Amino acid sequence: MTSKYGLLVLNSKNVQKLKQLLTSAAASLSSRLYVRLNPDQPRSDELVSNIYLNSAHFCPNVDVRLLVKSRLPNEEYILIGEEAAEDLTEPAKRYKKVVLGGTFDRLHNGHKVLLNKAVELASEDVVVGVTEKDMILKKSLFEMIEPVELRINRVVEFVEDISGTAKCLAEPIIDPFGPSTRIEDLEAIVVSRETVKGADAVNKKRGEKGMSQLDVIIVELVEGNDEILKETKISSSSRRRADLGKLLRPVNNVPRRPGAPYVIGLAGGIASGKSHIGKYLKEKHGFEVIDCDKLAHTCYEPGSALIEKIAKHFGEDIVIDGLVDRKKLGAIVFSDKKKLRELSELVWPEVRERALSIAEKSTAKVVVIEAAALIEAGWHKSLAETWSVFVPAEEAVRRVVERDNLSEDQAKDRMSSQISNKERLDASNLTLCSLWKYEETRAQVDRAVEGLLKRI
Ligand SMILES: CC(C)(COP(=O)(O)OP(=O)(O)OC[C@H]1O[C@@H](n2cnc3c(N)ncnc32)[C@H](O)[C@@H]1O)[C@@H](O)C(=O)NCCC(=O)NCCS
Ligand SMILES: Nc1ncnc2c1ncn2[C@@H]1O[C@H](COP(=O)(O)OP(=O)(O)OP(=O)(O)O)[C@@H](O)[C@H]1O
Repeated sequence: MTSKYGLLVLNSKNVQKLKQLLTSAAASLSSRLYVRLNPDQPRSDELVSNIYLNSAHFCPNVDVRLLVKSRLPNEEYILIGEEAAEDLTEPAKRYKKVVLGGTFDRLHNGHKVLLNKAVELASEDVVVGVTEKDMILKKSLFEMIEPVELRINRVVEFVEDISGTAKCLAEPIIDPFGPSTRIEDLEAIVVSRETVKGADAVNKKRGEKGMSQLDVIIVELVEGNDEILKETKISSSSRRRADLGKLLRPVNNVPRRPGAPYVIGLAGGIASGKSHIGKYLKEKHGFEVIDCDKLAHTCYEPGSALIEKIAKHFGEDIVIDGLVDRKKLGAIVFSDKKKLRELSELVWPEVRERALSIAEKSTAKVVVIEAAALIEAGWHKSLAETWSVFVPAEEAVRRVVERDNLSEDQAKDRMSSQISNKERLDASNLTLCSLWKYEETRAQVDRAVEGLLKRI
């Protein structure tokens, strides 16, 4: 039987059995484990790191929180291990106000070590700057970073939950300084070994502004391992990567007649890997994949309703002997984004109708509608779910230059008529990234299919 919350009380004896206790927490808890140190077990930086590092290994799905306060958690909890909590006095704090900064995406155990340190030291305020906008654009898989409000709320909730008295004042930052060079009476800054230089920069700027110097408190990095991203510490990027191929937003509740296939969308910018993924879904998983790029060409057949609409909109001379003069039409739309949009608005409904009619007749269990502009066209709103594949813009440009023999500027121009990766991801239920080896792309797809087959 599992409970939501647990409490593990560590003393000088059972601390030796930490791994075993965390494994038992993983088996009996669905949400959160509070850890508290009894008076005979002194708190050291090494122990704090050890608790979080081992938590990442032995109970990775449990939100572990080392309490600094003397009070016990408010939630109803079960005891992990046999040790009961003894009375504690509130620990003495060295500073009133402590500052720290970070992105804090998918708050992980490395972040928690840092936040725990700040709470351990501050009696009044833990001031936190949380990066946004330009500050996050260079991070790997930045498009998947959670919204800043969510990251702020999570940090505040964590800090205030483990802290007895200190308040958490968190705000978005768009430079590496934020409140650290604005609030006069801060006393210390908490950083990790990798961000010490940032703390030095803060002190330099405070010095220039005539403000007091902050004590720099350094915590060691909590190790982790991600061979694909070549990370040797627990990191948010690695957590974002682990989210590829997982359902990140609930699916739409689209009515389906019994026996009808489950229809999903596959969107992605130019050279993002859609065709490769579509082919794999068809060959390995037996899904029916409708390539809307190809389908769009069939809409230009002589006598089709679309040709009439195009002639009406772009002029009768666009149609010669019942056929669209593609060269002429191309010259009009590729030099004018507004005209391209107008053409798309004529073509998309036709393609959609044909795609849905093919899907309706399919005997496959799952039908995939593969379309670059699926989200621009708004189809994702009426499909059960939409998957998006992306690569960073620089990689897409590199691929287009290589594959289509275009100049960099031409490649960028093609991309500019499409929405950004971020916009596409935000409108999708599941994300894939084809930046690494083909096996990695396929592993993400396999993960996505496994989840899909469980929910349909
Ligand atoms: C510019 C800053 C804020 C950007 O943060 P960053 O994008 O690196 O945030 P991220 O969420 O990745 O990490 C947040 C903090 O946790 C630390 N951290 C990350 N992973 C781990 C880990 N595995 N173990 C221990 N600490 C970790 C980081 O080193 C960083 O100090 C930061 O790097 C920095 O320079 N900090 C020092 C100056 C500062 O705090 N400025 C803002 C004050 S409001
Ligand atoms: N790991 C990978 N997974 C998928 N594609 C990759 C990978 N690495 C490189 N590529 C390359 O990316 C390019 C684009 O792939 P693909 O043709 O599947 O994209 P697409 O989204 O269908 O493109 P477009 O919409 O422009 O036709 C191909 O040249 C492919 O070989």
